[in-house]
Amino acid sequence: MSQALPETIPTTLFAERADAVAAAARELSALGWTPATSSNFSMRVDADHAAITISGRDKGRLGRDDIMLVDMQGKAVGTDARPSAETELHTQVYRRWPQMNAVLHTHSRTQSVASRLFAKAGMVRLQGWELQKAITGYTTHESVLQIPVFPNTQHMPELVARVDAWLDAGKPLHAYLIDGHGIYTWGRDMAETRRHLEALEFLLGCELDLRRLSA
Ligand SMILES: CSCCC(=O)C(=O)COP(=O)(O)O
Ligand SMILES: [Zn+2]
Repeated sequence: MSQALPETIPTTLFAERADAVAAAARELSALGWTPATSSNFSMRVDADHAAITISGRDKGRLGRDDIMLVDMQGKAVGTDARPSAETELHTQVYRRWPQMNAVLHTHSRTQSVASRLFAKAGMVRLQGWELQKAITGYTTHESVLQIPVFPNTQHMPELVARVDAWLDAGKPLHAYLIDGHGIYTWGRDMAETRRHLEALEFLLGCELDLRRLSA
């Protein structure tokens, strides 16, 4: 492994996080949610560092050596490898919420189509679905779960600013779509983050089906 670690991070800790990130990537890839090297995945390592996928790798074939360390500004630490092109979106989550420890970003067909369909409205409004309760803090199907759709850009600071603006307006945020691109979601651990991602994939699929059936 060409990853050098700061003295404060035990090798076993980084290896554990890297293995968890790589395993999640392989499993989500097996579902067909990471086509053509797309998607990126990370876990917090400590207050100042995260383990994230190296840019451009086939997410269905990741191992420990495909994961690298970054600081909370998204800069590589202890390696010449290039972190995900979207690293700033991950470190934003870790900076804003100290209790969040995993971030998943995928490009499933359902997520991609939904992002285009709802881009004009600027959000997907979910209500009436029992599976909303899979999102932490939601206890009834009657509540409204808003998933914003932000315009796509290759300039990450622009997306970071849109997320900040949404949060600074006091709106709850558990996930967001990027138009024509995919979804980001996060959680306190990998299991919670996986649950959020699976629930959102299911709910977006239901919304798309409803529109197809009522067309
Ligand atoms: C070929 S996918 C385009 C980039 C992208 O959206 C993505 O999720 C993967 O980028 P990364 O740099 O993390 O491999
Ligand atoms: Zn992406």
